[in-house]
Amino acid sequence: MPAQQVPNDPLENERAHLSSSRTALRAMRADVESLDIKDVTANWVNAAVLRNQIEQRVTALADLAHTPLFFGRLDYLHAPGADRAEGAGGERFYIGRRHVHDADGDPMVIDWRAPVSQPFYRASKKEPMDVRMRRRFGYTGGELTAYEDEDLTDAAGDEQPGRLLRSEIERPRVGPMRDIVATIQPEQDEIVRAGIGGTVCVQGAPGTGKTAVGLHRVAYLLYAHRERLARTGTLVIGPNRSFLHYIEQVLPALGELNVAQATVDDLVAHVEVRAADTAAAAVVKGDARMAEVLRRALRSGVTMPAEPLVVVRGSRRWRVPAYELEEMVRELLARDIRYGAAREALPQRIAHAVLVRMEEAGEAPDDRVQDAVARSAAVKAVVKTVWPQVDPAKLVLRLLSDAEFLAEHAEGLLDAREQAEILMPKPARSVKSARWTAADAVLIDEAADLIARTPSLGHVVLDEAQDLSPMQYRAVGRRCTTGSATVLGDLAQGTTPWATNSWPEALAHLGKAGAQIEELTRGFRVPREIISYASRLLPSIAPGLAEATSVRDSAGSLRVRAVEPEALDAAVLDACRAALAEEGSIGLIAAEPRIPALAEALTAAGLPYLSPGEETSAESRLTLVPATLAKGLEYDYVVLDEPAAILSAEPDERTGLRRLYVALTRAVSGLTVVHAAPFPLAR
Ligand SMILES: Nc1ncnc2c1ncn2[C@@H]1O[C@H](COP(=O)(O)OP(=O)(O)OP(=O)(O)O)[C@@H](O)[C@H]1O
Repeated sequence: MPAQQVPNDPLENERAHLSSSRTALRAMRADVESLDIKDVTANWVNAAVLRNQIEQRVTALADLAHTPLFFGRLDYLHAPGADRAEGAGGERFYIGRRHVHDADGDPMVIDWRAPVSQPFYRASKKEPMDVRMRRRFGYTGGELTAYEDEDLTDAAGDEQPGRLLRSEIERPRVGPMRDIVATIQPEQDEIVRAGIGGTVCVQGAPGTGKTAVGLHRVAYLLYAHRERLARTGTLVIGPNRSFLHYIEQVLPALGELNVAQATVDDLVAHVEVRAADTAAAAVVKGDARMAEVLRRALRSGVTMPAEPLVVVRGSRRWRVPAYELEEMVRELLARDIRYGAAREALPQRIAHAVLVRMEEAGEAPDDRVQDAVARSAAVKAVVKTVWPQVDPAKLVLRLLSDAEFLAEHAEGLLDAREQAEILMPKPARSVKSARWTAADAVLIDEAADLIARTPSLGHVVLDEAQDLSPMQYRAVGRRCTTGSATVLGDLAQGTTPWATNSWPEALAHLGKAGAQIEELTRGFRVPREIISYASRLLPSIAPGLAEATSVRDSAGSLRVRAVEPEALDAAVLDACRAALAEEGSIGLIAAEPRIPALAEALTAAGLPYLSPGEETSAESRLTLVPATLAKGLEYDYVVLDEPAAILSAEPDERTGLRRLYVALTRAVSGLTVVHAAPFPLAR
């Protein structure tokens, strides 16, 4: 609907449209709130479900004070075809986070995910997509204060991003991650709107928007395939709690409240993890060969029947010879079905054999007789010995604590050194008392899936995917066997001993070998000077990867200060104070072993600080971040403490340099490196 006309003042027109859109949104919300469900619900369960849906709809229709109702406008040359137009009939569309319509049902704001909104992200002067003009709006504290137009019909004009777009991208950050819906770039939009059927893998340098793209893709898929995904579910997997906390506001801000978030450890939490593996042990446990070891070990519990089965019914005895039982067992073993499913099928097979005999003897047994035979004590006893029930944790415990059992099933797969590596130092007596590690839990998950199929979700987003072991990829993969995935990562940021060196390999472990691989190289976080400084590490940590470019060229963003060892802490505090004088969030990143000393120094200096995952606010803007938790996070200003200590806290040089690369690429506006030991890059 066109804005109310106020001649010659376009900004006033736009404000008028904003205010009437707000009124319309309020009316939509009031409509939902006033729904009377008494007459339409037959029972209390339906009523509860419906009430819950209504509550969610009301929440989704909230007019959030700090998120403008629309951020852009498209003026089409022609009315888009009725088939793709959410708002057919008009040729001007306001693009926002959610759909708003007036009392007649005419659209006032179009959801950014609707097909008609797509040119807002993709149209260019070269390919205007029938758009005459794209307008972006600028807001100050919820007030519409500016706009900026691009005339897409002028093919000769220059394509530089405008001032509003630049300032939106470069806005300082405080608090958790925010959505980028107003400024998604064309190369990002292609990934966001990729079809639900295929898995997409994104390799991207630090700050190229991988996480942002993954989250917006979830929101897009939920819009385009709402019913399907409501049934099957969606899940975002991140590296740790503080990361999940950092991103958890993005989807709700986009109106999506039903997306689960978890770490890989959460997914496989079958046992309590109370110990840590050595790197060498974890590498072996995370290797895909372990899947075959587990499969063999599980199936080794199946034994061939030595005795015939005798079932007594009334006055008659029915006998199935051992060789016939063995045939059934072999046939089930040869079939590609889960251990548990085969175990359930076996009694019915045996009962069927008994029934055949009854029929041959002239009886006319029906299905109920077959069921009764299948449940008879004699058949149960055969199944119990031949195809025993297996507890996945007990199976893994036995493999890891019984050298002979392991050797038998790892034969030809793991060599003697590898077997010795994964055996528990002190064999545990029970699943409860075992000192399980994170990698053990993944093995248990694999075993559990060999026994009973893990339910699959509709779509899984896997962030920081480079750090997963092959066995972890398998654990994630089985949660999207019938769905698709978005895999996000950066090979240069792999800091686990098992980090992947190749996406095709990782995708094969995930069970999505055919996935499309995209690369993002335009950086939105790290200023040019800092990213090129950090990129000097690339040849050592990930040869072959392209250096990222940057949309930010804030000069003076990098400072490197060399100090005497005794002056290190004081210099770090100085750098923190200087950063606190600026606007935005501050991350003091340091090697794990340096954290206690720095915590003490900050407290003594009267500088309050937060832990990663705690929300920054205007009053509390400094976070003390162990380098091991910095991945995926960002701060306006970063103070990096003693890089050499970050290196020496890691088991090997490559991991150390990669950890340093991660730490160097967290800053949005400025980075100060303070070092007493020689700086690793200088060598
Ligand atoms: N199109 C965009 N417009 C505005 N900001 C953007 C855009 N794309 C990314 N950003 C911002 O850039 C920053 C980095 O994005 P993000 O964290 O998604 O990058 P990443 O590739 O996942 O980085 P890392 O490899 O460090 O995890 C975020 O603040 C994000 O909001």
